[in-house]
Amino acid sequence: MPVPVSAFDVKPWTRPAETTESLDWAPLKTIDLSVFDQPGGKEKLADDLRDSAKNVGFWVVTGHGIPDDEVLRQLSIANTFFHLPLEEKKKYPCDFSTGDYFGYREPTRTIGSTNVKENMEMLNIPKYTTNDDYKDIPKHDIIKAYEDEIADFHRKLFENVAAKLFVLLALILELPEDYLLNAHAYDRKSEDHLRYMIYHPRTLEERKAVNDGRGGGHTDFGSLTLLFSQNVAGLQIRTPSGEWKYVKPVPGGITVNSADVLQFLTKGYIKSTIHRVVGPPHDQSSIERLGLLYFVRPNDDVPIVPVPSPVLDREGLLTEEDKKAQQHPEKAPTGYAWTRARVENAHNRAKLSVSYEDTSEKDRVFDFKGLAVPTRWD
Ligand SMILES: O=C(O)CCC(=O)C(=O)O
Ligand SMILES: [Fe+2]
Repeated sequence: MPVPVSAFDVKPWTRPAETTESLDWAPLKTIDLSVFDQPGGKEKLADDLRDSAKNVGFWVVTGHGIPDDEVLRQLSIANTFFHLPLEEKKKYPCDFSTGDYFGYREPTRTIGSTNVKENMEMLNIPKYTTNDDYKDIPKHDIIKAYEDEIADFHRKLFENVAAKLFVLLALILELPEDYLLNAHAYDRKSEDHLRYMIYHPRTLEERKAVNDGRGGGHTDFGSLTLLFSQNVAGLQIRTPSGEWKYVKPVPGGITVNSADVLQFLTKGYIKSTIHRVVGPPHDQSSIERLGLLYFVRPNDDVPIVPVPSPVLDREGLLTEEDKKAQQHPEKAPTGYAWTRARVENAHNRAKLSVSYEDTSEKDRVFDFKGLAVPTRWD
């Protein structure tokens, strides 16, 4: 039975002001997707994107055609959700024992040897495919109440942004244009999700005790992460020289990063860059940091083997073993197996580390059947 919308009063949420502090911002390239369909547009954009995908792992997308009022509407629903009673939010938790990331993640874990807990909550919403593959995943009443607009936004975000980026990345790799898109098709099953996220302010003492989030450096698990610009500073990326730089919000922009699976598929040609979220600057230290993201994962049945790209060949990135693996994709871990294992490894634990030193040797790298990523940085 549809849940009446009137049961939830979604008040319009507006963005807080940007910080006035001058932070060390990362110089990220902007990819204006509005020229994608013009003659020569894709080729130009692929040229624009090449260096960022290869050497930075982060860039900003504009011209995506998603009106800001739709973005603010999603953020308003998210904000309403996070301010519901905990009992309501806890009805459908993520099941980390099986690496299942769909549902609500409650901030229950402590950081290092402190008794300070995580300060972030999230809700991960699966795809609305034409086959309704995720219809049996239980959803909170507020999500059911606004399901039509959430579903429209979910698909639109994938089609307007992720799908086009997969075409550009395929062009960069000199693969057929639809090669990567086919491995991430919206209407096939995958662990993709739209994420509502909120970080709660911490006291200065708490910030000190947990190293202000500096131990939370990580790479993302899937293929691409789309992050709507939000004004509370805190997201930092680690540059190749090991410096941390802040990601600056771009009005109307979406910050995108490439993640582990694209790094595996391209033998490191596309980078999965380390990033973290630290405490906000002084003038934003008492405001909540609300976020809206989309995590693109490979389709469940996609074998994680290097793509047959002439670029990888020319760059000497493909070993004899890789070429053998390409001949026997049935032996490789699937997108589903990798994603579930990575989420289980990262989250099925009672404590989060506060720093690299605080992390045991075996926890510094996650290796799933030869797919290996470092897991901790600061
Ligand atoms: O909140 C952000 O700015 C980024 C969060 C993030 O890195 C993640 O959820 O993987
Ligand atoms: Fe991340």
